[in-house]
Amino acid sequence: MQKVMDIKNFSFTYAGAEKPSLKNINMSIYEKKVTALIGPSGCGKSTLLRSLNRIHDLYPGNKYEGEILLKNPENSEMENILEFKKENELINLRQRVGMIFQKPTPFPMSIYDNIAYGLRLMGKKQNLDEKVEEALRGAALWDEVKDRLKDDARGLSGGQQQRLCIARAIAVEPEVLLMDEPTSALDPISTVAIEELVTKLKDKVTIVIVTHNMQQASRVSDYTAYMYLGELIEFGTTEQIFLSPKKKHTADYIAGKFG
Ligand SMILES: Nc1ncnc2c1ncn2[C@@H]1O[C@H](COP(=O)(O)OP(=O)(O)OP(=O)(O)O)[C@@H](O)[C@H]1O
Repeated sequence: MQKVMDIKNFSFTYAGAEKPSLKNINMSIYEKKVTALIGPSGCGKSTLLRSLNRIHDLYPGNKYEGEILLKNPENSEMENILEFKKENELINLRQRVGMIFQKPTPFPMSIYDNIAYGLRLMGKKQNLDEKVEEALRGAALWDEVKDRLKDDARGLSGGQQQRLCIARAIAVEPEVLLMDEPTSALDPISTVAIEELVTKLKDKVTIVIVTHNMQQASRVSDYTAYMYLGELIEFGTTEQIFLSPKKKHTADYIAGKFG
C-alpha cells in the first residue's frame, strides 16, 4: 500500500494554549483510500485534520512539532509540509490537500463560477466549460444543475451546496481531500448521497474524513484512527478497528460505552 502522507511524532499546540491538543501522533495516510478519524468530542480530530493542510496557519502563533510528510507526485519524495514557509507554498499545499467543511461554504456567485473560480486562479483557463462539467459530474451534481449554471449557488439545497463544494475542491485535482464532518448539517438523503460520493471519489483522490457517526465511518472508510484526549489510541483497517480492536479503550468507544 502506497503512503501519500506520513505523520511522525506530531504534536500541536494552539496559540496561547498551555497544553498541546495533539500529542505525539504517528500514522500514515494511504493513497486512494478513505481514512476516518473518530473519537469523543474534543479528542483532537479536527485539529489533526486541519494540520494536514496547515489551515491553522490562517491564525498565527500555533506550535507544530514533528513531521507531516506529503508525497510529491512528480518524484515520489516525501516532503515535510511543516517546513513550508512562503505564502505561495501554503496556497499550493491547500490546493493539493483540499478541504470540505461541516457547513457547506459556497461562494456568493453562480454555480458555474464557484467551480471556475479556483481554476481561473490557477491559470487553468482553457476548456473551462468542460472542466466545470467534469467536476460537477464527479460530484454527482451535474444533472441537477446543468440547466441553471448561472444561478446563485446559495439557492441550492444544503446537500447540493455540499456537493458543489466537493466539485469545487476536486476541480483543481487535489491529491488529498480532507472532510470535516461533511454530513453533520445534512438530512439523511443528502447524507447517503455524500457517502456514495466519497466511495466513488476514492478512485481519484485520497480522503481523510472526521465523523462522529460510527456507522458512517464503518460504511465509507478503509482505515480508521481512534483518538482520545489528543492521542492516537489505535489505528488500523476499519474492519480490524470495528471487529477486533486491540485496545479495550477502542472497544469501549465502539460499543458506545462513552463519548
Ligand atoms: N482555536 C483553539 N484554541 C485553543 N484550543 C482549541 C482551539 N480549537 C480547539 N481547541 C482545543 O483542542 C482540543 C481538540 O479540539 P478539536 O476541535 O480538534 O476536537 P474534536 O475531536 O474535533 O472535537 P469535536 O468532535 O467536538 O469537533 C480541545 O481540547 C479543544 O478545546
